[in-house]
Amino acid sequence: MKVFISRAIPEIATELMEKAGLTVTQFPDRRNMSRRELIDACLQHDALLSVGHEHLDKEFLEACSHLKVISLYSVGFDKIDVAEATRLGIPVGNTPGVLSAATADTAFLLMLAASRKAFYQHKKILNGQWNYYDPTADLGIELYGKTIGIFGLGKIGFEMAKRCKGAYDMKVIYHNRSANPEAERELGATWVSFEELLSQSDVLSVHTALTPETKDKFDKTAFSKMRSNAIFVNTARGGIHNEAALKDALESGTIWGAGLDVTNPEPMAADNPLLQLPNTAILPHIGSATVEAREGMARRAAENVIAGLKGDSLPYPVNPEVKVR
Ligand SMILES: NC(=O)C1=CN([C@@H]2O[C@H](COP(=O)(O)OP(=O)(O)OC[C@H]3O[C@@H](n4cnc5c(N)ncnc54)[C@H](O)[C@@H]3O)[C@@H](O)[C@H]2O)C=CC1
Ligand SMILES: O=C(O)C(=O)CO
Repeated sequence: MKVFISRAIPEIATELMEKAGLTVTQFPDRRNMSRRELIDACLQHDALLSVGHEHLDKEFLEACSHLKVISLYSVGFDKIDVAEATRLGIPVGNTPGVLSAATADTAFLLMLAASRKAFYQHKKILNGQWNYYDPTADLGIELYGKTIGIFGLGKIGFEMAKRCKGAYDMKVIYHNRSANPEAERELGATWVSFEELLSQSDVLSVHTALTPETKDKFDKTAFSKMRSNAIFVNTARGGIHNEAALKDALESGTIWGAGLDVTNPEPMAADNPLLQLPNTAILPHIGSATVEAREGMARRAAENVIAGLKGDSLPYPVNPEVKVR
């Protein structure tokens, strides 16, 4: 059986799949494949291990409905039309858990960087504007003992809350579709309504999936209900906040700062005005970019392919209701 990997990932994935008797082809370039290139490659393979930002939409899935498994090299599955894959009987897998710590570290880093205007200060050094002692210039704010609000307390949200509680003794509140007893027990976290999350958080960190329900959830109205000292952090997906509304909220002082690992669109244009604001810290979607996380993801993605092509249930399924063919 033949597997196609759409961009280079850690070697361990190929090693595991070849050990399982599969023939593996990897797209040699680092660029995203075009739609045509991807379909043509998939038509010659039994499984796709999808790495780039290709949109696996209805048109793609119908053209490649022969695939026995689609294994995503990510936790997020917003780039694939899961309902359509399910309708066509294609099992889809993802890579949960192994990147939770790395992504939470990124959220924590962005929170701190925004609180101290760190990226802005760094830019000033590069521009020859070293800040000689001025007791009132570009002050940051402190976070110890403040309130962290988590929107979407799943695996990554839990890790972020754990860091905030452990390092800064922050009070943890969260809004989720259902209560998280483990976080309540271990972190003293309290479930609050979305409105309460907005009005009570000193730092509000987003960790839900991007879905029709969460798209543009942080819009002008939401930002207007947040505290003027609040820092907004998003390491989940750029589509969950409305960029124009965020820019207005930062420029008008409606909120204090923002840390983003994700933007909409990606890549963010180099001349995007958000990059110039003193109170933003922006990274190019590096949440899971550690040696450890990327290797764990490669293993999980390979395990999904191997199971699917053997006719077993995927160990990390996105649509477990689909019977493996
Ligand atoms: N920046 C990066 O590199 C990375 C970003 N991500 C993003 O982080 C997201 C979360 O990942 P995990 O924590 O592993 O997922 P998870 O499934 O463990 O947690 C998501 C949580 O959000 C909750 N949720 C979903 N919809 C909601 C809604 N409408 N309102 C309130 N809560 C809602 C779920 O109940 C769940 O508890 C992924 O979907 C992905 O988009 C994931 C990994 C790396
Ligand atoms: O896993 C994901 O969803 C990412 O965004 C990158 O690892």
